[in-house]
Amino acid sequence: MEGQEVKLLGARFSIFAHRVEWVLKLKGIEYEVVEEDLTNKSPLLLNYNPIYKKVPVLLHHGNPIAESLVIIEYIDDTWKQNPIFPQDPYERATVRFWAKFVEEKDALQALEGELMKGKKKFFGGDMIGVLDIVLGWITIWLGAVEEAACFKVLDPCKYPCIGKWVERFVELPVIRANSPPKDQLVPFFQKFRELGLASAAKK
Ligand SMILES: N[C@@H](CCC(=O)N[C@@H](CS)C(=O)NCC(=O)O)C(=O)O
Repeated sequence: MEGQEVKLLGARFSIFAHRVEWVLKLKGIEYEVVEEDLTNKSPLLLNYNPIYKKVPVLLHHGNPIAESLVIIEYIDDTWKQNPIFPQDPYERATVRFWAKFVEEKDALQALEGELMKGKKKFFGGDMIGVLDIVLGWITIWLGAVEEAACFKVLDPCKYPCIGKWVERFVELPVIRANSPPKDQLVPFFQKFRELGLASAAKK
């Protein structure tokens, strides 16, 4: 591993790893992905993320950084091109607040209000920012989960601004080129669901 500048321990369908990849791509940083089998975690992952034992982990000159939001902020601080955090400290704090909020809560209603209030194209303004990246999972992953589980959460009639945001987000070349196809995600989540149902039936 030594000597390689940027490596990403990731997993094919991990939204958290994809967030990091989107930011690396947006900034034009060269990197190598090391694919993890999460059913049989490698000594490398256990060694570099001994606390959570999860992907993603970014290795920069061999130094490990874990947790997608921490990694994204590190990347933004280290490579200044195409910033995804605002420069102003107050705006940075506000964006961090929202990023934490959407990580922890079902935030669709509040986010709809934010988009409507600012009449913004993206949460970051004309270009995507960290909040767009954090929310990116609802564009493809949520749709796949909805299809696999036969339910609907993101109703574009109820959340029209978010609906438009999703359309714009998935059209961005960097997102389109670096996201798993939905037709691969749906069977993945279907299998996940079947395993969950089977283990619940045994209890
Ligand atoms: N809070 C973490 C979440 C990372 C996470 O949940 N990663 C999943 C893959 S999507 C994982 O590695 N799961 C393995 C496990 O839970 O053992 C982040 O933002 O990076």
